Amino acid sequence: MSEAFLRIEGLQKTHGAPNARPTPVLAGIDLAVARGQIACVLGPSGCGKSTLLRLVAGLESADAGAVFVDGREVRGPGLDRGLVFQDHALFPWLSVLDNVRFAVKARWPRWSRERVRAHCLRYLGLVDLLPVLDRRPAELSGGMRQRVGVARALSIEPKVLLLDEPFGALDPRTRAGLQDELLDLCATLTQTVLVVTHDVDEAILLGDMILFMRGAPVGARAEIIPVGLARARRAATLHREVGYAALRHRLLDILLEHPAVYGSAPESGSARGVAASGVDAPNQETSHDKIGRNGTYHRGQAPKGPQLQGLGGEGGTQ
Ligand SMILES: Nc1ncnc2c1ncn2[C@@H]1O[C@H](COP(=O)(O)OP(=O)(O)OP(=O)(O)O)[C@@H](O)[C@H]1O
Repeated sequence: MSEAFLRIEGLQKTHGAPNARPTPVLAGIDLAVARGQIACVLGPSGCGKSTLLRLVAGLESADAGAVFVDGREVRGPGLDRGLVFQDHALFPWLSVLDNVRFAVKARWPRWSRERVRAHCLRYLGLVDLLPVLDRRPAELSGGMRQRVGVARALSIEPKVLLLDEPFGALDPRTRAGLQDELLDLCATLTQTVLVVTHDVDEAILLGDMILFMRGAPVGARAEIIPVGLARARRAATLHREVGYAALRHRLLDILLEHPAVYGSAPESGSARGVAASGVDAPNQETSHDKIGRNGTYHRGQAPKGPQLQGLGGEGGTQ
């Protein structure tokens, strides 16, 4: 792999209010992502995926360890990282164009009106939103709102794009379309990306690598699993990729061994209490596949339905 563009070194974090018992969450996370690569963060509910993303975003500080973007240590929020979070952060009173314009003006305050507009149109065009420039978020479908969020995050030309369960609330067809669009955009822009997801298929589809966080026992190290499938994959044909089923089984097996950290343990032979793919499981074991433990195949519950959005704040890596 070429030199890491996003580097996470020994990241540790314990949550805790003054009068509450401390909650150790991250106990030494390491990750190296090259420029243009996509890393997905997967793991049972409560294992610390969003905490990791917030640390990379600079929205929280670590107890130990460090995050580097393009060689500079992250010390706070910055416009070198574009955020697309679960909850909507579009300004409801602004049009599609103005939501993106707001970000571009913050990023390049000296740009002329014309230059800002042209830049916004470029990114809104990349996500096919030119026909709805004047609409407000309430007048858009969920998928369109998420496209605005992606366009807004990308419009500031971040070094790293951070997505927290970006497509979880969408129907499978819209979700698949947006996943493919994201893959195309990242390839076009050589965009480095960190994606938190509950969805095994999404992790395999998008990721060059998967950071699997076990969550329990506390202090267990995260595992980095290379995806290793052909890069030009698409959501609709992922299940036909050689090696897909074996990797999916492996990930589901690990997930099923690691229940939600603060949820109930899974019952024997059941997927209850674990995060797993919300996409229908395929039934396509091939000669390449390894069947899961006991020869069984488990299907997880659909992930909770998040939404998306967000934009990096002021500041920067230092
Ligand atoms: N600000 C906070 N203060 C105290 N505890 C927190 C805080 N933020 C998160 N936690 C706890 O840290 C643990 C990890 O939370 P986090 O949201 O990072 O997990 P997650 O893997 O993203 O979960 P999910 O998949 O359910 O979204 C949880 O037990 C959570 O309750």
